[in-house]
Amino acid sequence: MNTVTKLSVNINKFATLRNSRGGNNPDVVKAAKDAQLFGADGVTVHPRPDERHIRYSDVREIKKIITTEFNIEGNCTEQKFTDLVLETRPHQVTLVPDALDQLTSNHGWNTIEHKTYLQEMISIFKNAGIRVSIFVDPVTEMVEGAAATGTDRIELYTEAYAAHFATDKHKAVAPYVAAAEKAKELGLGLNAGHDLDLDNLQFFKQQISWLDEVSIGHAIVCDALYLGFQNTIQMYKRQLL
Ligand SMILES: CC(=O)[C@@H](O)[C@H](O)COP(=O)(O)O
Ligand SMILES: NCC(=O)COP(=O)(O)O
Repeated sequence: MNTVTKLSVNINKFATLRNSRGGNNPDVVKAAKDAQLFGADGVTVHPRPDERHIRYSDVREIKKIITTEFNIEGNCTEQKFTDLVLETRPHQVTLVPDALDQLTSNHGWNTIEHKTYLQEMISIFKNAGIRVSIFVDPVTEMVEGAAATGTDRIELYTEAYAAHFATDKHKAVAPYVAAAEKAKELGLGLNAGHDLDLDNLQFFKQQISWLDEVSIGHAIVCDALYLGFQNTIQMYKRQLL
């Protein structure tokens, strides 16, 4: 089975650059429009409570121009985040267990310990017609735990894969293949993200052909500085064929 894997472009880094100077350059709404125009299958944002990247007001503006798939990531333990998601009703919410002041996401949910909490939150979003994905490490017990929460999908946290890719890509991907097989067996949809790039993306997709979606931000924005945003998006899309 070779699933068409969607590329959702995370535009948080556009906001980080904008926020470094005040003003509205680069314009994150334009970035979302252009990402779609240039071939992205979706747009991802990850508002954090301190709004140091994407702001809550950005999310409301971006929602208005979405023509593809809108994915909002964040921690639902923050009431402000849950309210924003229920107000803006994206196609997908990805629940990520980030601490308040975390530099970037660095772990998935303990789906066994937080099963009851996740069940409650997931049903709130699903009742509002929003698909739910939860961020998990590539550990089969955590995938089994995820299935018990009622989530539609999981997003595999790919930092460890990316970090070890250059040393031994087969060893690096092995736990992800096992986790992805477990997800497939349990009927869960499958997303992946964090530190995926032009070096490591194609191999990941080749090993896990049934991947539904990847969300990529940091590397796309870095590559776009040299290659241009349109060209970069097309290059990433080709890795997923
Ligand atoms: C869940 C995940 O891995 C990404 O959303 C990551 O947190 C990127 O967000 P930043 O670019 O704001 O670090
Ligand atoms: N969910 C992962 C994401 O949105 C982007 O992560 P990164 O490519 O910025 O590391």
